[in-house]
Amino acid sequence: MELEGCSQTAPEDTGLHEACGVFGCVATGDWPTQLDVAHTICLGLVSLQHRGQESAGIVTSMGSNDSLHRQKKGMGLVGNIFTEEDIVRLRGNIGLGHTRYSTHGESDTSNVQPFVVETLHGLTAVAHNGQLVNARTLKRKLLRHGVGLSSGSDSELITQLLTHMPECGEPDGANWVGRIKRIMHETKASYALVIMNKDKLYAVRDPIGNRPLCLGKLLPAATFSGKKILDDSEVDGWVVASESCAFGSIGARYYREVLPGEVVELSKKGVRSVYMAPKHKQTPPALCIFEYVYFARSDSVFEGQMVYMVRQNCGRQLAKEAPVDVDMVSTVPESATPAAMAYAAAINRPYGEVFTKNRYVGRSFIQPNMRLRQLAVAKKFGALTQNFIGKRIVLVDDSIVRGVTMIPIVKLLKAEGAKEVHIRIASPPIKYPCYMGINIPTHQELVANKVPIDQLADYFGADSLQYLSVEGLKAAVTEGIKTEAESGHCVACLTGDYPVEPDW
Ligand SMILES: O=P(O)(O)OC[C@H]1O[C@H](OP(=O)(O)OP(=O)(O)O)[C@H](O)[C@@H]1O
Ligand SMILES: NC(=O)CC[C@H](N)C(=O)O
Repeated sequence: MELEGCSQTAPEDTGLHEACGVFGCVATGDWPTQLDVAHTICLGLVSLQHRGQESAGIVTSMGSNDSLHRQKKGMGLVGNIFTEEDIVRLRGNIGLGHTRYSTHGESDTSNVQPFVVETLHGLTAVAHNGQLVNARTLKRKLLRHGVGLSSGSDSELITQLLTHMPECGEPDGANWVGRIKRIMHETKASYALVIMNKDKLYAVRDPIGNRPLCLGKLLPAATFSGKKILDDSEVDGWVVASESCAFGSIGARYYREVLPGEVVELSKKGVRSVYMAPKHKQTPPALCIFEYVYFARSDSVFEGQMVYMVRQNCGRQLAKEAPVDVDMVSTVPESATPAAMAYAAAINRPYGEVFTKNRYVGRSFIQPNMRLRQLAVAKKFGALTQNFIGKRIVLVDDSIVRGVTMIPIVKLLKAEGAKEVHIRIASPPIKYPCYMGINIPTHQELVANKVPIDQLADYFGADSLQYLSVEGLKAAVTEGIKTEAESGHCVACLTGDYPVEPDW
């Protein structure tokens, strides 16, 4: 029996999908806390909605030894799943949440996270962003050990691994660091995890740091009216999130990133690093470069730099590599907008909008099949005809995957009177599938493999088309890095050079 979604051939309808969002919160000070932990998690998940719009869940606990976990999970958007009554019922001192886009296992209720499982040391809940490169092997191993699985999700495999005692045993009681080390030993990528047991959360990033994860501190309400906090003992709580964009809406301040291979413990006493996996030359850090290009929200910070600034760098670099003489520069909203604006400034041409975007249509690729994705593109954009009629336009997008978006929008612009439409892409051609948490489809479905690059402009009905180079993208991403930790990026979807080989 194979793990669902584990086959080498991606299902017909997969596309470029968001990665999941994970979030955790622990209150400091006396428990029961006055802090509304469930509400904080819910707001955090709303800010991570762009990472997954399929299902979501929240699990909370009072954090005592025998405490029951309260949970609510459901299909759909965060705002539709959790009612005010749910939030009241989910009252707790500690908790975690997840918003999912499936990469492994069907999009159904059995795979909704967080997963909760009984262990020797009490109930344990797990939220996972990523995709295990060796899920198939791990699944066989667990089944051979008599572990029953109840879902098709690779995240359940991680949860079940946590129920195993570490090799060194547990003579002094629970050894969660030992249990997490065992996960790191069994699987190298890709996972950013939030794990809850009793009164503690563990934030874990895989040894190559493929998916992002960061820590924030919840500021006391008094700081909103100007009070300065003197030290960490004054914070209301600690939070962990896939992206720092989750912090603004909950009154939290960015603290730091969880480093590749690091395990951080969050408790009412604060945060402390409890383990750092030894570095291996063969597997240097490999943060997914597409987090910068497309997935992450522009106001998030990775490696000490804001995603928005990197997207601007991409636009500037693209202007150096592929300038064009036009009347105006525009964007395919919205991940591409910072790149388009920077491109315009660099070629010294006006930036203007050619589309208005329907704010109630989500990201196109979240749609479950090709027909709906095509309709999503049609629903998403309306032409601002009077802004571009008779003009030569260069349209900047962040990426082209299947080319679903580009064909109808070039057609629309031309039909509405654009004189010329040139395409510039602020990342290189995507030619290789991703096995680490992003549903980038098979080789054959990627338009850069279907049509020779020099014929793509014709294919889209455009006047010219050029991509950013791999070296250009790397330069744009590394230019503003401000971290003392070693950094590195996974560019496997662009070069086929995978940091960790999948086992199928
Ligand atoms: O070549 P394709 O297969 O069409 O995929 C690429 C397109 O998909 C994304 O848009 P999306 O609507 O998902 O997100 P955005 O609004 O954040 O740009 C991306 O920004 C490209 O426009
Ligand atoms: N996008 C993700 O990170 C998904 C997590 C996990 N692989 C799942 O499919 O549920």
